[in-house]
Amino acid sequence: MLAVNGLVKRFGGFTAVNNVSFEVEKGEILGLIGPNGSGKSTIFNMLSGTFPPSAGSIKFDGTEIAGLPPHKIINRGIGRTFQIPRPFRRLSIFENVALAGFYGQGSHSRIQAYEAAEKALAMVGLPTDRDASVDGLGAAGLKKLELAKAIATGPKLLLADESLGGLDEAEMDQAADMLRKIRDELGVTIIWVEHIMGVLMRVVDRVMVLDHGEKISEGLPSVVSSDPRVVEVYLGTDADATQAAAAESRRSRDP
Ligand SMILES: Nc1ncnc2c1ncn2[C@@H]1O[C@H](COP(=O)(O)OP(=O)(O)OP(=O)(O)O)[C@@H](O)[C@H]1O
Repeated sequence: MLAVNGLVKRFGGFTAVNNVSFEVEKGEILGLIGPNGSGKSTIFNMLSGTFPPSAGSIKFDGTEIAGLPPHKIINRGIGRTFQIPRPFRRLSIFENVALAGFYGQGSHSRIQAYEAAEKALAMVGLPTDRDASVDGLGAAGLKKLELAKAIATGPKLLLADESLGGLDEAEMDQAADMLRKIRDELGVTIIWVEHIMGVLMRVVDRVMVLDHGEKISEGLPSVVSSDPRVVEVYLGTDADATQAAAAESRRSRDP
């Protein structure tokens, strides 16, 4: 579904992403991890058209999309969530999601946007009435709103950027299960950038690890979490917890 080849992003003389290649299969959840500043968001920004790559190719369903503006990329079926939710506070929850649907589906049909909003809100478990206010939403609610907005754009591929920051443990598990539900019930392929690795390792099919803008490891969670390069640069003291989560993921897959 997605084939990324030799992706590079330079900011002046600094190379934030250096020759990264990877593929994502339809229906897969790929986890993208790496220390702060390793280039994860920069990759998302290039995939979603926020800025063009300095070099490299991004093929989505066989068509080159590198350098297209965000609205064209959304209309082709790549949706994203942002690390920091910034809803329109003067609009209701429903209106925020309908607006995303109106923009993302590219059809400019109010009816279609409303239908997309209703479906997306029901999916994430937020109220579907027209007037519910954004103001009452806590961290978990705002993350759900962010997801609903992305779903309402009708994505084939969802780029989920650090959806768990600010959540407690139960909320994190719920949010991770929700991503799996979005994949299972809507057939949406997902790339998930996340810092909280135990939860990520439980849900993803495959993991890719970045360090200093370069891909240093890729594969099944169980294999990647015991890759010495990964343990050295990233997991550190978190390694035991991550390996335990990967083992649990293995058990739940092969009972
Ligand atoms: N617009 C920009 N201009 C200059 N440098 C940038 C810009 N965006 C990102 N960078 C730099 O590129 C590097 C990669 O940043 P990026 O945000 O992609 O990392 P990340 O892995 O997403 O980090 P985090 O986990 O902290 O979100 C960092 O050193 C960052 O300072």
